[in-house]
Amino acid sequence: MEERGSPDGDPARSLEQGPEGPDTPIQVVLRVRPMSAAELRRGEQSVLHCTGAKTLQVSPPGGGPEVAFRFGAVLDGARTQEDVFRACGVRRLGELALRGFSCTVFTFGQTGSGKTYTLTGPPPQEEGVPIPPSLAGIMQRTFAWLLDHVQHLGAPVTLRASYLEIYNEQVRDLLSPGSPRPLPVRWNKTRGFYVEQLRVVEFGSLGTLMELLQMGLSRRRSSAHTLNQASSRSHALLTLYVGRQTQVPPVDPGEPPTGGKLCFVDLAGSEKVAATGSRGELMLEANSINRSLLALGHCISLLLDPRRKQSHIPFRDSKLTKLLADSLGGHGVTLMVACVSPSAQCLPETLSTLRYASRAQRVTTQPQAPKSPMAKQPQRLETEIAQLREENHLLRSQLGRMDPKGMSSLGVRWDVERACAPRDPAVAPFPAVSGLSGTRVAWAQRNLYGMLQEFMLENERLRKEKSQLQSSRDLARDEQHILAQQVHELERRLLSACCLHRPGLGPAPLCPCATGPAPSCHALPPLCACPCCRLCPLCRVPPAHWACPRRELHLPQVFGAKAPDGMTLPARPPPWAPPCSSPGSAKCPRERSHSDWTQTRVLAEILTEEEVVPSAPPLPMGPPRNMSPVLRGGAAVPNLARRLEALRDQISSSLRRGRSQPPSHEGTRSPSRVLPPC
Ligand SMILES: Nc1ncnc2c1ncn2[C@@H]1O[C@H](COP(=O)(O)OP(=O)(O)OP(=O)(O)O)[C@@H](O)[C@H]1O
Repeated sequence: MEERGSPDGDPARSLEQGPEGPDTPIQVVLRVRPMSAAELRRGEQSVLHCTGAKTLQVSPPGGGPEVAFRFGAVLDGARTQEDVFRACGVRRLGELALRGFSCTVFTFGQTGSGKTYTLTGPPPQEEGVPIPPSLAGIMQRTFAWLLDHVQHLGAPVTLRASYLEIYNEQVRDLLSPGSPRPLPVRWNKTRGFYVEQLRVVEFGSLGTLMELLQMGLSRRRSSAHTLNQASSRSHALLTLYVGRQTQVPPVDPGEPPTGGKLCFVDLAGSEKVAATGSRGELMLEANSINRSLLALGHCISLLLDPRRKQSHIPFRDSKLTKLLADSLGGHGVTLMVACVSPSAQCLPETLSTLRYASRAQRVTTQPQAPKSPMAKQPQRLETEIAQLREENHLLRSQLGRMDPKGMSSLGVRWDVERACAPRDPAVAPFPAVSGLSGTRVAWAQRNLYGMLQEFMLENERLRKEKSQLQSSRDLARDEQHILAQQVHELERRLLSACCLHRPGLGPAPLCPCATGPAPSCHALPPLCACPCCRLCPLCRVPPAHWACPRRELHLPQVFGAKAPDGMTLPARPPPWAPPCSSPGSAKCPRERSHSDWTQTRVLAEILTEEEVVPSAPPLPMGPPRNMSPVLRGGAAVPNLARRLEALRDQISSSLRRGRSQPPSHEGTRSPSRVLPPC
């Protein structure tokens, strides 16, 4: 007799010992259901014989070769629900979940083989009528045990539950109100595969949990076919999340809830469409079920091949394999209950289930409890302390360079004393990391985090202010530019008017328009179409450029060798000189500066013998620190506007004076003829 074997050992006992090695095989329990009334009516023969606590013998009808299978436990049709619960060692799984392990119990087998019965008992006879306690399945029994156990633990435990089904390759929440809608399955490094937006309900009593179970069972898709009057058409996963509360706050708000979980998976049964007589929707459902079970079988086959274990396992092939990935090939502890029918009619599917289960029990996982926040704390604190120490060092060196008055004027309100306080060895926050006491760690966290938060807020505020200042500055620059152009024009006219009518300056040279055409190299824009206006307003000759080699001669032509009041006039282009086409070249007039504007003012005052309202200088490079952006931007513009107004007044008065004075020389044109009409 051929025997397909399993690793020796009672599943209950091996689970009692706990997952201790790096590789823990999936535990498999085989349950053979009794012959159903219909099978007995049809006179079908039983082909399965339990020959021991762990062995099953298959005797094909017609005298074919017998095959024996060995599993962690083999339970015949006479075993009660309580027997099955005990043999499966599910209590041990509950304890492991409380220790932080991720545990899974899943039932597997042909349609009508008793999977749902094993997990949740028979379907209720009537709506709202509970099943007798003796028929309660593994799930109800585990719930009762867990809630009782938790009460006696003496430490607070948070219990939550979710319940979903995979129907036609769509994940649907069985606990969310309203009609079920498909939910996405996502993956991330910390959580692995998970269902997004799945409702997780906290519960505190067995009654509430039972209600959740009933709610899910009633919403789960089921239909009748030839082999089962209440056949589940979806895979259902009920997960209990068991969290032990600790005093340590969560490390990261985005982190998944710590603690263990216990997941019950009731797989839909594989079925031969010809045998079940499924048509239409039933057939579509059957195809989807078979496809996902095939993907599961494929993953199991790959997982138990030692050469391929490290290679790619196609868990992504179906929603079912995604959600069982951790239970099959990850860090979970897994129990599989394979269910079979003893009938000879079901033998091909039974053999298929037995082979499947036989393979599954050779798959190993590497159970690992997630590190509790308590366990993570020392390592996390050490890293944080090292970072804080570095930051503190940096902050201290910055503090040393900073002027406290300057800091307070900037609105930085953090406490320098507090920052420096740790220098006191009694409360030194940064001794050797390993020697940190809880108080010191708390001090470091409270103070340095507070300071850093203040810095971040301050930075944010300064960033905003900077952006306001920049836009305000740009606005002011634009307005200043426009006004400055107007001011330049008026200044030019003012100077022209004044130099032509200032007594004692000698005769202005004859306008070249009387002698010949003005050279085209004159730098100033014409005031009007008259060629006279293309002349330099100071020297009345057509200079090529304010940067031309003859420019030194221009002012002496007006003022003599020295300017009035002994003022030396530098030979540099005036503020209105046109920009150079090649900046940086030797001939290029430098950028207009504040002193240029002052010079203009002095020049105008010399010429007009009146006080000239200062022209708006260029904005200083660094804005005054204590001035708000609005004020700063607004101050330059009214200044220029005032300046413009003053120049207009001066020009008018100058013109009036010019008209009232007789020309000092014959041949000099009257100003009214020289100056363009404004
Ligand atoms: N051990 C058992 N003792 C008595 N009746 C059982 C047992 N196992 C199953 N049954 C009965 O067999 C029928 C089919 O069982 P069940 O619905 O659990 O099968 P299933 O494997 O879940 O089927 P499907 O995959 O189609 O959902 C039910 O009427 C159930 O009550």
